[in-house]
Amino acid sequence: MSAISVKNLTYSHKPGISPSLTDIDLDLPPGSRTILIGANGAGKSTLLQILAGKRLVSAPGADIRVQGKDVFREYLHGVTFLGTEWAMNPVVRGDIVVASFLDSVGGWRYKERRDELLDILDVDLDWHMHQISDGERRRVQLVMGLMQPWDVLLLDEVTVDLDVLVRDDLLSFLQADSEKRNATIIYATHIYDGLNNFPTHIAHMRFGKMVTPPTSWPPSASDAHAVDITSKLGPNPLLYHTALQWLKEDREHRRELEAQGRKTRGARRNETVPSDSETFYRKYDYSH
Ligand SMILES: Nc1ncnc2c1ncn2[C@@H]1O[C@H](COP(=O)(O)OP(=O)(O)OP(=O)(O)O)[C@@H](O)[C@H]1O
Repeated sequence: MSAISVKNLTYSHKPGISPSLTDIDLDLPPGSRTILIGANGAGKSTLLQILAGKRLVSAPGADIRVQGKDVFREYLHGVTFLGTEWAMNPVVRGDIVVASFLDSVGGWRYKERRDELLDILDVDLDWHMHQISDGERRRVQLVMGLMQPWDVLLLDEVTVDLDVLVRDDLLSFLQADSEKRNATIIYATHIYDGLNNFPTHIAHMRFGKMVTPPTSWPPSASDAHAVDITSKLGPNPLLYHTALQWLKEDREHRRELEAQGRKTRGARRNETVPSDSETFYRKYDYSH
């Protein structure tokens, strides 16, 4: 059985707007660790939220299963989603001590993992949640979110405000945990440093499409998409260089679309600037 299986997924955040995900098909084996690579707005978070059952997909023909279960109709046991929105939640900014906070969310049930994570993430149990930095609050979130063993872990850019040492230790923990328990991870990130040995697969999203489906990492000669990577970057590419190559291809693709009439981004240097006194200041304001 696949750990994660997606068929025919097309999704719009609102009716009438263009889809954020189009024709996504995915099939990930248990124990795999996939890094999702894509520019801002490529659809990574939307996909992870759907896999976590946080967004309802109504498109006929779509079939989204995690651990064999339909994410919208069945209870997803053993699936953990950790995203960035948590840090905005007023509850985790209240005047509560970390030790009490972790107890209140059931930390005593998973003492061994909780204590291992407290060490790895270098968390002080006496911290007050309303008096700590964003990175410290993130570390508490990670202890809370990871202490219960998961079969599938969906991570949306949660290591962004960790210092590199803590991030490195955390990635080692996640990799060892996934290997030990044959647990599956999908991780969307823009930070590729230090990540080279982490994934078993990498995937590339562009404008809501999966342009390179999960592909073996390090690249394997038996995988056509991996061969495409090595033909461009040589036999042992770094993840960082692979991501850079894909993002450059994305930009080229976007420029081709813009040349064909797609709305452009960036500064509007070619616009006619009004020069009379009445409209002088408008040139500083793109909203006019
Ligand atoms: N709540 C929303 N309503 C309407 N459109 C949305 C909403 N959330 C995201 N989108 C659009 O969906 C597309 C995909 O967004 P998504 O957040 O999934 O991208 P992402 O790859 O995770 O980007 P990033 O790397 O910046 O986190 C974008 O075009 C975005 O503008």
